[in-house]
Amino acid sequence: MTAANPVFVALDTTEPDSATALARTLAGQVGGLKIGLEYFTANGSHGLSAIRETGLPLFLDLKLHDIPNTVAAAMRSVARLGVSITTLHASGGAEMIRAAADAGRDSAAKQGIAPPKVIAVTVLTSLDQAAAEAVGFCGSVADQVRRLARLAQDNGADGIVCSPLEIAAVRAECGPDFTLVVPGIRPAWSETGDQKRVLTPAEARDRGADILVIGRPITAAADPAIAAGRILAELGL
Ligand SMILES: O=c1ccn([C@@H]2O[C@H](COP(=O)(O)O)[C@@H](O)[C@H]2O)c(=O)[nH]1
Repeated sequence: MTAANPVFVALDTTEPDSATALARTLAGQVGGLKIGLEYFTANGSHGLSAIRETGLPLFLDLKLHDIPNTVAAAMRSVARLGVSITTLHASGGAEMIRAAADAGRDSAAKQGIAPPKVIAVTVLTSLDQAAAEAVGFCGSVADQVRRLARLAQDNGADGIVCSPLEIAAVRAECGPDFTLVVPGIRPAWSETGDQKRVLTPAEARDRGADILVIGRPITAAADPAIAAGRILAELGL
């Protein structure tokens, strides 16, 4: 699954007015909008209304991680919001992933709406090898990502989040139909910031990413529309 326009912009702000203004400015350029913890904890589901008016697919990136019963209950509520994509942490384990995926589909079916794609975060793109080992991950980051991707796929997730550096390993493990959502995207002209495992938009797309999650290179630019335009030009879009 590769979207015609794979760029989802991360609207990482607490301010509804800023998020809505950015969403409107970029609506003709990007393929979707990502709302994360920063925005959702400040504004709740009410904060989605104005952003939804752009008509773009919404990606609600809550990275759920708790016991299966709790995550399944949260996923039921997320599925009622009508978002296209949502996330949980693969390291929550097989039972948690399965419970959440089943709950999301069941809840959406009861509403008569499409379920969100359930996407499992593997190893955060802000972790390098040393930081991954410090939290107890074994072997190379690529091996850990591949292991968690297998666990996610075997337990009903629709795809995973990985960095651009692990795309080939996950494709080999999970095949062409598993959705790969890829942050850690940095154009050559942008700052890396806290991201550790990065490639450019074109490199990530060419390696097989389905969705490119891009935040600050666009949103922190002096002119976000110009920055988005540069990225689209690099992607040949
Ligand atoms: O491993 C992960 C999982 C999620 N993210 C999210 O993606 C964006 C990236 O924003 P940038 O400003 O382009 O760094 C952000 O919302 C993260 O929460 C991630 O970076 N890595």
